[in-house]
Amino acid sequence: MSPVVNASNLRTLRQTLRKQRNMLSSKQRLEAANRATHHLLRAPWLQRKAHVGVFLSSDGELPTEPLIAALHARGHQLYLPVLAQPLPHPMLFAHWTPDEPLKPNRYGILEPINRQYRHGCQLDVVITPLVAFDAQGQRLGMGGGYYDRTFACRKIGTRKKSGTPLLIGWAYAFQQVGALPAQPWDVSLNGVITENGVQRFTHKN
Ligand SMILES: Nc1nc2c(c(=O)[nH]1)N(C=O)[C@@H](CNc1ccc(C(=O)N[C@@H](CCC(=O)O)C(=O)O)cc1)CN2
Ligand SMILES: Nc1ncnc2c1ncn2[C@@H]1O[C@H](COP(=O)(O)OP(=O)(O)OP(=O)(O)O)[C@@H](O)[C@H]1O
Repeated sequence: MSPVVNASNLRTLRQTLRKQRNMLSSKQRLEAANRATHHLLRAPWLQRKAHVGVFLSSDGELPTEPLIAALHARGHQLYLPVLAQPLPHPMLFAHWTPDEPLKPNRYGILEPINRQYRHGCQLDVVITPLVAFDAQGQRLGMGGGYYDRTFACRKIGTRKKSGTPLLIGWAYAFQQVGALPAQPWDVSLNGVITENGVQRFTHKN
């Protein structure tokens, strides 16, 4: 874990961590993802009826397949991020079940064809991709600002109900770094799940 990360190092940090997670073997990935899934399923805040935003892992991200299979088996309604244009927002979430068709978006990440969209702020829990996180729940993503712009609602209070959606990062433990610089638009995570367990953070938004 590096102690200090300044803004000019963010680019390098993104590159290093992306490279590092791409170097893991399939066995290491699957083991970590199974362990992380096990931790999530035991979390008391994942209520039975929760509508859950998930994502399809790419670029060496901690795999979400076991997580998606387990949430589907427990009967959760699942949603995937959609960037397809024209949309009135940079990113929406489309309802999806694992048997429904997908097509690649501009980054080659698969997204549902179905157009039953919800705004991210109308979900209960959102499992969030990330490149790095810190002990305060600060998140560094791929740099598109999609999650920050979508979940700005948590700062201005237009959410479904108080305290939602819970934003929960999904990552390898090695993606934790020293304090990340906070940009005014950054939306913090409520928790992170790694192969080592669940970490919760307490902050205002
Ligand atoms: N699996 C997954 N899905 C996700 C995200 C994510 O981080 N992971 N996103 C989280 O926001 C959104 C997509 N955001 C992304 C932003 C940049 C790149 C990316 O590969 N950028 C390239 C340059 C791309 C280009 O402009 O050609 C790069 O940085 O190498 C990918 C996804 C929605 N879906
Ligand atoms: N709420 C917002 N309103 C307007 N622009 C925003 C907002 N949030 C982020 N941005 C823009 O998006 C750009 C990328 O933000 P940032 O580097 O924090 O993305 P990220 O969190 O790493 O990416 P992602 O959320 O896609 O994984 C910023 O430079 C900023 O200009």
